[in-house]
Amino acid sequence: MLKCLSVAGSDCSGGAGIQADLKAFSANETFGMSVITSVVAENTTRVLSVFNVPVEEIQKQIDAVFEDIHVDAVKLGMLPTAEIISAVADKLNEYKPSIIVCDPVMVATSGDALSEGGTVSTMREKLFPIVTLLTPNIPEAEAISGLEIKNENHMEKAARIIMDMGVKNVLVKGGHLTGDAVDYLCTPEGVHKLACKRVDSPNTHGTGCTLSSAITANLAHGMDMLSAVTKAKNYITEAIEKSFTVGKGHSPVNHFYDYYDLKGTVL
Ligand SMILES: Nc1ncnc2c1ncn2[C@@H]1O[C@H](COP(=O)(O)OP(=O)(O)O)[C@@H](O)[C@H]1O
Ligand SMILES: Cc1ncc(COP(=O)(O)O)c(N)n1
Repeated sequence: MLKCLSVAGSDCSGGAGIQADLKAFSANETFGMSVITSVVAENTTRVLSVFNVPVEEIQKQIDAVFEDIHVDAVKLGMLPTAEIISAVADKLNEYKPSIIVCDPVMVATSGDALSEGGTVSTMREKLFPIVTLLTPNIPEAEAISGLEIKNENHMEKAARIIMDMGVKNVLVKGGHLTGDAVDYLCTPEGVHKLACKRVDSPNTHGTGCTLSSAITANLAHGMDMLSAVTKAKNYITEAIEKSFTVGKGHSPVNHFYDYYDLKGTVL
């Protein structure tokens, strides 16, 4: 069994963060493990509070996993402060996992901040040189590239700017635009446009977490970058399409759509 580790925040309502990552790892046939960076009191409508785990406890969780278990791939989610980003990067440099997918989480679907301001420069300095793939959404790609993104041309341009910052592969996700759900993948081989139909649904809580974890699992399985992202994009589209209502706001996606129908009933 391939093993994937998520280093991310906890979403008590189960739709995003560590909880989404573990479900996506399982659904994509890998064994999931978690290092919790922050305990977020959140639900489908809002973030009530953010309680960051002390850096030493994050470091100890990473040590606990790596000293005992071979990790095939790592996914990075919410790294809320420059200090946490730096500490996690140092540990990754120590243990050198061969695959690192980084979702540079800044804001929740509800619009609430999940990261202190001013973390982009630390991310750029410490994480960009070591990550295999960076998966910013539109506001994150704007913050990183400094470019305002209003359309697909801007997405592609932002992806190229971020590649020039030394990231090996970049996926700029277009969930926040209108029209088809279009993402741009930039690899050393070139730029790939990945388009799926936009599902008319409010149930998008945890889409970014789920997509990046599915990609991580696919890369752990040995897929090349384009195949791993394409398969994960199809997975997230179907998981949104087959989502069921969990709360009063943006419900989560259906990670296990082979097992639960649109009402959440076991098939
Ligand atoms: N309504 C939707 N229908 C289909 N795909 C979507 C929809 N909303 C987002 N996506 C896709 O979900 C993935 C996550 O994107 P996005 O929502 O932009 O990330 P984040 O959750 O980090 O804000 C992307 O592949 C995006 O194209
Ligand atoms: C703990 C935590 N991490 C990340 C997200 C972002 O979720 P999304 O995938 O919807 O951008 C979240 N809402 N909570």
